[in-house]
Amino acid sequence: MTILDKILAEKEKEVATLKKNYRPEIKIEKQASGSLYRSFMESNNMNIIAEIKRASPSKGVINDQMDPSAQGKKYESYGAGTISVLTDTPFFQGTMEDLLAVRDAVQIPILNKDFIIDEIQIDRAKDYGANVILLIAAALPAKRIEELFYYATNQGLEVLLEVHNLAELDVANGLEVPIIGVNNRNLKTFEVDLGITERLSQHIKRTDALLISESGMKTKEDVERVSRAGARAILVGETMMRSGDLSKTFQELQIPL
Ligand SMILES: O=P(O)(O)OC[C@@H](O)[C@@H](O)c1c[nH]c2ccccc12
Repeated sequence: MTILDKILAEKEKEVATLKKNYRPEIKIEKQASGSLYRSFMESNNMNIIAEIKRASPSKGVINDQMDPSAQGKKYESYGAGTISVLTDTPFFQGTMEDLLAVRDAVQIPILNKDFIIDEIQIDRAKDYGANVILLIAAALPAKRIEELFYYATNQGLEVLLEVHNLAELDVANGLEVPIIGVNNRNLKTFEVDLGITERLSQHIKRTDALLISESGMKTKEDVERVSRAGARAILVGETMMRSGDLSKTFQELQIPL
């Protein structure tokens, strides 16, 4: 059983409970407006999605002292285009309350980072004020990805479809999704390789797709490398969460495009 299988098995249970108990008591008026796709396509600098990530199955605890609201405010003020909030609890120690705290603290779009397998998680993401959701091609059959993609889009949410290999990219190509995230980390082995962005970027069919390179970004050289492969955005978790000087980290990673 891979780690992804384990996460998905837990997620099934969580969703079963959610389906019984979820009442949309919280409904946030969306503070962020405008499209992530459009603003990232128009920007002249590398767009940064900075992540709130307390822990991960591959790294254990990364930073459990951080206050999501303060961290979110820093990300926004140093130039993040979007904030990703991990809300999976068993494996990443995140919560929907983290998302709510960040929503309250910032104006920019928020990506609800979780393992979405059911429409109810999309409803909840929207109720809590997320603007973008993640769908992971490795987690579901193509048909389910398609259904969830249209469900979210119809709710006015943008979708980041994450892929890691050619077969998964085929799903993205087939649906002609506008926002494609290439995860440099293999969710089954945790191996990180920026070459994944380089290799897959050549097979993206839609010429106006927004390519986001995810995971393993530490230095300016890393960003230059994925930029050369066509990425207009990077998703950065650990480097942000461990940074002692976020202003400097942003300056280094936000290279001109
Ligand atoms: O901490 P990193 O190496 O900068 O990675 C961030 C992000 O890409 C990673 O958290 C991630 C990418 N895809 C995911 C899917 C689920 C959970 C987490 C992820």
